[in-house]
Amino acid sequence: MTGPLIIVNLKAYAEGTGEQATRIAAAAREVAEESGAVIGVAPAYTDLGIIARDYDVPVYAQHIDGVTPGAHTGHVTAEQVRAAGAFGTLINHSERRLTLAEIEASLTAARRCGLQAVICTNNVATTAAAAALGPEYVAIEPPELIGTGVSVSKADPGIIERSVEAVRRVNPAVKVLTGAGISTGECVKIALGLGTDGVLLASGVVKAQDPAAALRDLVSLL
Ligand SMILES: O=C(CO)COP(=O)(O)O
Repeated sequence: MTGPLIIVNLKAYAEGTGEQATRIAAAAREVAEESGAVIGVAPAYTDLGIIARDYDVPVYAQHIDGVTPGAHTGHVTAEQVRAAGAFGTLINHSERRLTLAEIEASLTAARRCGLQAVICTNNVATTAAAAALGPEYVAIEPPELIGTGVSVSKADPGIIERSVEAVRRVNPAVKVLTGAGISTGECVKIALGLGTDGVLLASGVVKAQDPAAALRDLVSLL
């Protein structure tokens, strides 16, 4: 994949299964085709297989456990999401936080299965630690801005700059995403201008009346 990456995290917003995820996946595919942007979706596990099967978009799990297949009730393995068609996985989202040892174990599992790993972080120090582990991406999301509609690009551009700097210092091969409150093309443009490789967002698309229009706005200034 080339160019900036936009990942839409569907979290657990849907009350049921299927409908919302397929609508957003269809919009992601449509806007990606029109614009040439790379737009991935991170659906709930219950929707992952159907999205991967029926929609030509990169699909990310929202989390994987750092275990190998076996007696682990209530866990989800890298092997399972890979087999269901996932392309990658988020690890350590602020709403699904892990210890450093667990992050490393989940990353090892992702690597074992060829899943692209996006380690989410909440500040510059954890961004540097995550970069040291060498995932494909780290995604810095200040937790206090998540879901607020207040964009990290405008409210806290400094954390993006410092995170990009930290990653370049620790492991320049790692790419950087940012997120929290991202909802417009302007937010995306600012984030890219500060040195990131894309954005991770949720409510700006998931809660939009027209997800395709929201996605078109996001890619409008690329
Ligand atoms: O947590 C996020 C994406 O993973 C950001 O959520 P919002 O885009 O709703 O602020």
